[in-house]
Amino acid sequence: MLQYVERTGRLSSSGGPRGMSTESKRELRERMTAARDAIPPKERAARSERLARHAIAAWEAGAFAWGAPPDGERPRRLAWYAAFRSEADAAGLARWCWARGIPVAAPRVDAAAKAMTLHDVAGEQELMPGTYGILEPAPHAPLAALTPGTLTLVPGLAFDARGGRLGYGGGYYDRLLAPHRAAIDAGAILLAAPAFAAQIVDVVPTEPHDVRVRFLLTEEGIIDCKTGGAYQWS
Ligand SMILES: Nc1nc2c(c(=O)[nH]1)N(C=O)[C@@H](CNc1ccc(C(=O)N[C@@H](CCC(=O)O)C(=O)O)cc1)CN2
Ligand SMILES: Nc1ncnc2c1ncn2[C@@H]1O[C@H](COP(=O)(O)OP(=O)(O)OP(=O)(O)O)[C@@H](O)[C@H]1O
Repeated sequence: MLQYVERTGRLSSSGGPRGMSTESKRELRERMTAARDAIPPKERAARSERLARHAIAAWEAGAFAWGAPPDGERPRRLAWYAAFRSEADAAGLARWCWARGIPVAAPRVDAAAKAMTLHDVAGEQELMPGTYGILEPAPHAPLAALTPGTLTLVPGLAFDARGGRLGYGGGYYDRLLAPHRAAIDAGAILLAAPAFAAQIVDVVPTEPHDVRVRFLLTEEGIIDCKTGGAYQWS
C-alpha cells in the first residue's frame, strides 16, 4: 500500500549548524561524508532495503509518472549506478526492474576525458571495478541513450527539499545531464536521488550548472521536490 503524507510530517531534514547559508560546499561535503560514514554498514543495508521498497511501491503506484497528466506513464527505463563508499544503495530497485524486463543502464567514467557514458546492463554480474573502484559496465557494453521515460538515479552527498544536490565535485552528472535539461524541465526525464534521510539538509549551495532532482528516495519515504508530496510504502 502507498500512503500520501503531508510533508510537515515525518520526513525530516537533518538541519545543520547555525549560519548554515555560510557553510561552504567543501564543509558540507565533509560534514555529510562523516554523517553517512557514521551509519553502521548493517544499518546502511537495512535502510537501503527500505529505500528500495518505498521506491518500488511509488513506481507501481504511478508516483514517477512522466509526460502530461492525466496520461502520465510509469517509467520505461532505469538509469542506475552501483553504490560505493557509504552511499545509499538502490540495487533493490535495479533488481526489481531486471526481474520485470525493464531496461537498466549504468554509468562508465572516462577520467581522462572527464566524461561519463551510460550503458545497458542485464544484471550485476556484468559490472566490473572501474575508475574510483566503482562497479561499472564493461567497455563493450552497448551505449544507452537517455530517452524520455527514463527514471534517472543521481548520486550525491547532500540534498535539500527543492532538489538541490551536492556531489563529489567531479561534475560528471551535471555534464551528462546538461544536454538533456529541456527534457528534464519538461518532466520527460525524471531525476531521483537515492539518499539516507540524514543527508537532507535545509539548503544545499547550488550554482547555475547544477541540475536539480525531482525526487528524493529515502528510507523514510519518497519526496516529490516539485509538489512537496511525500510517499511511504507500508
Ligand atoms: N556510486 C557512484 N557512482 C558514480 C558517481 C557517484 O557519485 N557515485 N559519480 C558521480 O559523479 C561518478 C564518479 N564520480 C566521482 C567523482 C569524484 C570522486 C572522488 O574520489 N573525489 C575525491 C575528491 C576529488 C577532488 O576534490 O579533487 C574524493 O571524494 O575524495 C569519486 C567519484 C560516476 N559514478
Ligand atoms: N554543464 C557543465 N559543463 C562543463 N563543466 C561543468 C558542467 N557542470 C559542471 N561542470 C564543472 O564540473 C565541476 C564540478 O561541479 P560540481 O561541484 O557541481 O560537481 P558535483 O555535482 O558535486 O559532482 P558530480 O556530478 O561528479 O557528483 C566544476 O568545475 C564545474 O565547472
